[in-house]
Amino acid sequence: MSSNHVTFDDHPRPDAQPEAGPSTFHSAGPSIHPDRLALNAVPVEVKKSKNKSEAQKNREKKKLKKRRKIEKAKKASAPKTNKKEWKPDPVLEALKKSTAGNVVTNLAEGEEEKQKTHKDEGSDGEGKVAGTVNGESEKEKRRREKREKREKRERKEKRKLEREAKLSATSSSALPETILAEESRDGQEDVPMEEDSQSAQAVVEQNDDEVGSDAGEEEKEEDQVDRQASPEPLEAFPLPRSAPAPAPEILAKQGLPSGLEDAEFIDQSLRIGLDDLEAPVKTVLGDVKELKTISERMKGKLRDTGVEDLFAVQAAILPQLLSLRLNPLPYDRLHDYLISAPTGSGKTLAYAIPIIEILSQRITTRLRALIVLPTRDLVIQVRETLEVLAKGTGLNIGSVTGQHSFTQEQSQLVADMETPLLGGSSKLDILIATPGRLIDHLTSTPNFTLQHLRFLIIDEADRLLNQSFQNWLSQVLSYINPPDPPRPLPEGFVVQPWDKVAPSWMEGLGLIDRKEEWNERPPVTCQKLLFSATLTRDPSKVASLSLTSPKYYIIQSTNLPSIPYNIGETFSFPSTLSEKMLILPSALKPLNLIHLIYSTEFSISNGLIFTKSVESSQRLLNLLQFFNDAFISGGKKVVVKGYTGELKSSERKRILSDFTEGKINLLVCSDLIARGMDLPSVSNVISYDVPLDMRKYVHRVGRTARAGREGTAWTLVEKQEALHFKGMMNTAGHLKAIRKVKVKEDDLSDYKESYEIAMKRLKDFYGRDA
Ligand SMILES: Nc1ncnc2c1ncn2[C@@H]1O[C@H](COP(=O)(O)OP(=O)(O)OP(=O)(O)O)[C@@H](O)[C@H]1O
Repeated sequence: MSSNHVTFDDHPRPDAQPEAGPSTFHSAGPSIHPDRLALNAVPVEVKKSKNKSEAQKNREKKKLKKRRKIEKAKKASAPKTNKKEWKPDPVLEALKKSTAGNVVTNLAEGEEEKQKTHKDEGSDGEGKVAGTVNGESEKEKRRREKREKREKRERKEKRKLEREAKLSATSSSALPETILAEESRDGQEDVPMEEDSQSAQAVVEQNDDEVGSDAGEEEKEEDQVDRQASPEPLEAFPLPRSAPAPAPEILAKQGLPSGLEDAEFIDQSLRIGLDDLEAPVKTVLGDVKELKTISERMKGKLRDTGVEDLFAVQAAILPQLLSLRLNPLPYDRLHDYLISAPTGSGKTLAYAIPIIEILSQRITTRLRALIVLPTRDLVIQVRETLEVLAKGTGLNIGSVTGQHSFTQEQSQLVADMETPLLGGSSKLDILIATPGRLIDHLTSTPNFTLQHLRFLIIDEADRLLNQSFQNWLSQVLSYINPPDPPRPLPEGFVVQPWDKVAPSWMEGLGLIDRKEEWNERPPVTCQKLLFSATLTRDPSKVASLSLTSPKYYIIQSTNLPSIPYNIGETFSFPSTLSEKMLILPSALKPLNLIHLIYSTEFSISNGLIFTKSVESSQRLLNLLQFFNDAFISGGKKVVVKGYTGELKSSERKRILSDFTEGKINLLVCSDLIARGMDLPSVSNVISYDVPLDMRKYVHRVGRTARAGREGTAWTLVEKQEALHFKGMMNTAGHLKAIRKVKVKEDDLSDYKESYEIAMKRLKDFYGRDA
């Protein structure tokens, strides 16, 4: 800033001796940078002149005190404005004088500048200068100047007070502008209130000549007092920023169970024939007692649905799960499992097959398996799969999602809601639920209990763990394994409905009397299975699951450049997926999409088009439909429909079935169906709006290339988004997998006329805001 700069003589004295000592302030000469000089000068500020007499100092102090008193009284009576008054920097002022006149300056007393010219006119040793100018002694001259400056300042103060008195009578809203107007009339520049200190400094510089340097010290002190009294300016409102992610290594190590650090990697291309799978059942000593296989009944069901071989995720997990007992023995080592496998790799069957195989041995119906999924559509989809596989086993499968009334769901869940039953009353063996509705039933449906749960499956686990859903996970865990009740029970202790039926509470409540030592509370035998294509290993989230000896399996392609052993999150992609991106100007995005759909080169069909929101989906759908109507010359008609959460579930069902049958070519959708939805006919996925994070990308592109089929994912990246998108892909080690596609502007010319018609219709449709 220029206020830190010092004007030096153009022609420095040849005999000037530069002194770079940090605490001295003699004429430094031009060889030292002025900024540096100013810095060096600062400590000198507090130094007193050795040459000054005590009496003189006292006199000056008294004067100073008196003047401050007057100033303070004025200030106290005057309302404050936001305008900052200029305060000269005494150091720099002194520096200017010092270098210009080549004098030694004492800064401690601004008004007591001592000048010592190189002619050396002499000093009386008490700060009196012997030389005279035009018959007026130097001292008299300084006094006169001082007086004039003081009078000038006082006049200015008076004017200011008058102005402010005038202003206080006007409305408060007009205050700042009026002050600024007045002050600019006064020879100062306007300083908008929101402007930062740099603008204020600019004003300071402009007024450099107005106030003499002799007043600098005292004004500086007053300014400091003023600044202390006035409130601190408010900080700017912070913009939202995501917290910096911890280093993957730290993330992976922080309290992560060792089983999760040493994940087992399974090659995505692994296949095992249905007849070849053997699950070893071990004795307490670890010897293999027997080899379990998939039952003939199950094999038949699987073959009926087109399953001949088991996919990698199934081949990895089934030997672990099939060997489990319905009622584990005390020495059975029960593990929890975390499975990260690509989209469409068959995770549903990886848990559906063993659950049905194990639970079909049960005699009485009790709720033994709970599957939690994030959306209603996924619950329906998984229920359909389970029902097909469980046919003929007598297992009862139900779901709660809020699609039906609460009482309807209650009657499906429990047989008896009237009698308080210690063991609860379940009509179901397997329940599939969304977390919110599940918690509703746990808290409000009598005799609905999780105490017999053998398997808790959390599908799309990262999504469910990321969203608290009324803190659903800790609630569910507490219902599986309620804490011991306080003993003895305090008076007036309220027993919750679930307390009445949970075995761990029975003793505390005096409902059972444990006389024998061996008659221990039955151990909780619920095993947790977590599945996702983007599974988190964030220690804090993993900790919330209270996992028991967890095992971690990652199913991925061995062709990947590097296997991310230690990253907090793994992203797996189907090996049959090819990925492409178009980097384009925003204005050409719709035309490029149209080109992808209508050109003979690409001719994209059987596709899902993802946008960033429901509104964007609707807008794009309208545009495509208007374009389709206008584009007659091509003769190609494309059936495009919308598929968003706004639609009724019956309507969504109808649209999906039309899409599967090929009656609809393209679905424009929000991210609602990006997760988990299994539509075998999807061969293209277009991200019209770039996904904001890697997870969204993985789940979007994962709607194609499922179950070993080929599929292509297209991402339209606006030029200004390219850096972010590529960075995101690069961080995930996935950028190289995406091929860049270029569309020449000439190729778009065929569509321009129809596009303009469509845009006009769109504008008419939305009004002028379109
Ligand atoms: N072994 C198999 N052989 C043939 N098809 C299979 C096999 N396993 C699963 N599938 C089929 O693969 C498709 C995808 O399976 P699924 O929905 O379980 O995938 P997913 O891994 O859960 O995917 P997402 O992560 O997207 O939810 C389904 O249509 C399913 O029927």
